Amino acid sequence: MKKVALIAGTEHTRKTLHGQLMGYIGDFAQIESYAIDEGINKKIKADLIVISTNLIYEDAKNYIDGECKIIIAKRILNYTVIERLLFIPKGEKVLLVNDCPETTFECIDWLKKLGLNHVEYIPFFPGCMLSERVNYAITPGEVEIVPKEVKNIIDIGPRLIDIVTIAEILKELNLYDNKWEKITLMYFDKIINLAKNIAQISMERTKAFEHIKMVLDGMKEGILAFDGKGKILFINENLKFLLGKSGKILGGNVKEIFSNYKLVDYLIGKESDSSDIFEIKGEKVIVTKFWLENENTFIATFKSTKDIEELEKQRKRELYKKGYYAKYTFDDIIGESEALKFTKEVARKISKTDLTVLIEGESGTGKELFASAIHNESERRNNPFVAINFSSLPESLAESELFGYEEGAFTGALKGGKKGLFEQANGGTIFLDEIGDASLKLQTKLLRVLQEKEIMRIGGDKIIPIDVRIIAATNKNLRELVERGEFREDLYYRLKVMYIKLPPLRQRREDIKELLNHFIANKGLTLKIKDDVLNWLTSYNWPGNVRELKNIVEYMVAVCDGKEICEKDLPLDMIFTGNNLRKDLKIILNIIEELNNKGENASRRKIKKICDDRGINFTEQMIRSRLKELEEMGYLKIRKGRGGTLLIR
Ligand SMILES: Nc1ncnc2c1ncn2[C@@H]1O[C@H](COP(=O)(O)OP(=O)(O)OP(=O)(O)O)[C@@H](O)[C@H]1O
Repeated sequence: MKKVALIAGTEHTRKTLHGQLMGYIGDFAQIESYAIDEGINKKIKADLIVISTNLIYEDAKNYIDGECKIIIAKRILNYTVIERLLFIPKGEKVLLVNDCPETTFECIDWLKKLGLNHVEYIPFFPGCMLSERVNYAITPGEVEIVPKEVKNIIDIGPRLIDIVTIAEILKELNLYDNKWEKITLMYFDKIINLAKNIAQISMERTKAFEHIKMVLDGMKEGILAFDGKGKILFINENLKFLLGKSGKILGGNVKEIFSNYKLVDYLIGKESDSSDIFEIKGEKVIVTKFWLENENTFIATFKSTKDIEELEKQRKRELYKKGYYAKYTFDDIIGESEALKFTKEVARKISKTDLTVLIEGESGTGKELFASAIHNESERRNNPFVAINFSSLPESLAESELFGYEEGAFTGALKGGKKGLFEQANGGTIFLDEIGDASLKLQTKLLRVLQEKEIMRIGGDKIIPIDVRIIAATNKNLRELVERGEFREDLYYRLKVMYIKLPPLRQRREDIKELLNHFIANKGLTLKIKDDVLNWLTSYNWPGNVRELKNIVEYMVAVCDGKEICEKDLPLDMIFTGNNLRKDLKIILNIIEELNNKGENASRRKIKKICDDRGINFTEQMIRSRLKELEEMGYLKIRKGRGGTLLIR
């Protein structure tokens, strides 16, 4: 038996090629093999020496004894692994990892020569740095060098000795005539199997393509794909219908199917990722175009504006159902005072930006009204407006409300998890009302959202990017809260990018009359307000601002039984706290109320005693004259005898 010695560079290659040679000539020749990187400590003598690659030829010569016949093997990629490479998505960036630059570039060359150029190869060898995210790596056995971040590693193993070298070996061993046929059959059998598999894949792809075509044909939009020269590669049924075209369109040019030359210019123009409106057969259509660089293809979608309006309406209906809409616009903000007009003007300007806003103002001054108007005037108006009030929400709930949770995040968590308000508000505005009441823990989380523009659900590990404008409001002095360490300073400045301070009603008394008439008219009534009542209401301090005014209108309208609101229609508690009643009269009224509430008569004597007890210096005469005054004003009724005084409202 003739002796064949194989010399390979690495142990890995030695083992693979040894196995391959055994398969072909193991029955007719004695095969021994050596790997240089394992060390060779003897002179090799054989009838034939096969060296695995010319890269190690010089090295290998040192171990060869005398004048042996040497063949330097030509090697080829193992065909059986090609199949796996075909499954890498088209255009994907792929690391080609090998032990040195030469072998790496050589390997890329073979793969390209084999027609595997549907991916973009990035050479990688020891000393290289990975500077971008890559999902696939191909390596001929150098798995340890592949960077850890790469998820899919395809080890194509060492290249095998190609059929031409096998023929040379057979000739050297005088086995060619007998064995060649059998060996080529073995070799081609593998290739035929590969071809079969590729045919199978391509059949599946055709099926998948037909399926996708059915989906695209069923879509409401028109879809067109064409190359840089305008040659049509795909058109769906809907677009054919819109154009009134049938028959063969594929392979034609966009110029032939559209009569609107502006549209043709737009389609074949270089601009990508853009939208415009064109008229097709009398119908307004929004055309959106984008460029698929790797495919050298433009995709254009055609959507009728009627469909878009319908879609918008449907979207709005859904937002209304969920309550995620803004009720007010700037027209709903009543008042012509300079202070309010100025604030409205600033707010209008702010609504044209997409910046975070902080609205400060006492309770009832219209903070939610302004937030709502800003949203409705902004670019986000057709998207959700979601409000959350921190004063009425326990901390534990606030977090899950805002960020949502994954299934099983805590006991009681809903199956399938739940979207939080930030996710619900995506594309729109979130209104964080009474932000001063948010806990420090929540403040930290909100700060992260403002900084990173992303959230993570409770119990989740996925980062969800969000596109939400934030409007925060407070009736507290946030600056003071910051100084007391109750509010994060960094969050304060992140929120106060834009700032609106709403003036309290007492600082814009000019608005009171208009507001009163507005709220009365809103009830569908035409009641007048008596001058003295209007004076009284105008001089009142309005601690509850417009909300209080609105409530008082409700009250007055309900109790008024004439055509005019008069003093008796004012709520009593308001009069007590009102500032138009003289202080001495207020004291007397308060005492009468206390006595009446206890079921006691409010006689002058009793009133005098209480005054004395409280160190109020009223004589009986003084009390009598004030009671008379109050009776004339309609506050009370003085009864004769022991009946005492009774409050009548
Ligand atoms: N300028 C205004 N014109 C018309 N209505 C107003 C005006 N200001 C406030 N309102 C009405 O007053 C009520 C209270 O307003 P809103 O809820 O916006 O106040 P707020 O400042 O957010 O109050 P809070 O701090 O208590 O939450 C609402 O019914 C609102 O419609």
